[in-house]
Amino acid sequence: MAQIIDGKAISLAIKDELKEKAAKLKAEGTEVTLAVIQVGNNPASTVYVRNKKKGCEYIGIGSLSYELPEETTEEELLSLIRELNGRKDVNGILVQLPLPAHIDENKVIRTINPKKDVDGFHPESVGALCIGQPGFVSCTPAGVIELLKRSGISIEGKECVILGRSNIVGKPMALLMLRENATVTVAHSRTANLKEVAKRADILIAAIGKPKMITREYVKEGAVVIDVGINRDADNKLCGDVDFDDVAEICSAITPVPGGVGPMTIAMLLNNCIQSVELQK
Ligand SMILES: Nc1nc(=O)c2c([nH]1)NC[C@@H]1CN(c3ccc(C(=O)N[C@@H](CCC(=O)O)C(=O)O)cc3)C=[N+]21
Repeated sequence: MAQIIDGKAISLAIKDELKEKAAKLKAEGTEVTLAVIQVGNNPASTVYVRNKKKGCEYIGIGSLSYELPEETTEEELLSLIRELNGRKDVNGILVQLPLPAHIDENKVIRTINPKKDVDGFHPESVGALCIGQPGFVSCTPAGVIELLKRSGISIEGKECVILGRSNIVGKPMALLMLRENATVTVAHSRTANLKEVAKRADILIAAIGKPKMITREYVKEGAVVIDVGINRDADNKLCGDVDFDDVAEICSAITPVPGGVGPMTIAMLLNNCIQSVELQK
């Protein structure tokens, strides 16, 4: 049976470390504050935003929340971001995605001051990651790296296959794996012979958004399988992109959903908030 990587426990250990860092900063007179903006009331977003605020409370940093109505105009949102960009008492700005269709996400992301871009979504943050310069790293891929390291799984020299090429997971995941000296393949919906490509992986990372699509036919025996998916199955239960029960029988280590990558995303967001103090000096 595979090792089950406990993202919940690992994220808790990280949050406890961050709690100490936050206390140290406070003792030096530095208060850290995250501003979270939600537009509309997508129920999933409401749950995530609540978890982010709870995380802030847990580690002892401040959070400001802005719950804007669905009809908020793009210009109203941009002007709130500009105001927060200029506030000395706000260190991080997070605009919960997805946004309503009448608002241009790219424009919103570009408006956030890169020094406050704790999501790591700004083109300047992504560019910095690409060329190895300091900046915020997208929380979910950063969480995957931290999960592997803290589970004693080495990355250097390994064949890593990433399934999915989104701007917030697949692409930054590839850059981070490269930074850790893995050999990286990014596969996607148009990849020919997807199963064969996936089977090359020592470390397989699924970020495709298709519930339980990854069965053992995609997995080499003994591989490490990281499931970034968050989907609902036919019974409306939370599930990943990986068919956990099927794959767990042949892989060496696997992350569950829930309790795997999800909690790490929040831990890395909080880490970015603490790191923002350094970047803003
Ligand atoms: N600007 C922005 N930044 C984000 O980081 C962002 C976003 N928008 N939009 C939505 C996605 C999704 N996301 C998750 C965070 C935590 C869990 C998480 O904690 N999941 C728990 C369970 C949560 C549950 O029960 O629903 C787990 O997997 O164990 C999941 C998903 C952040 N996102």
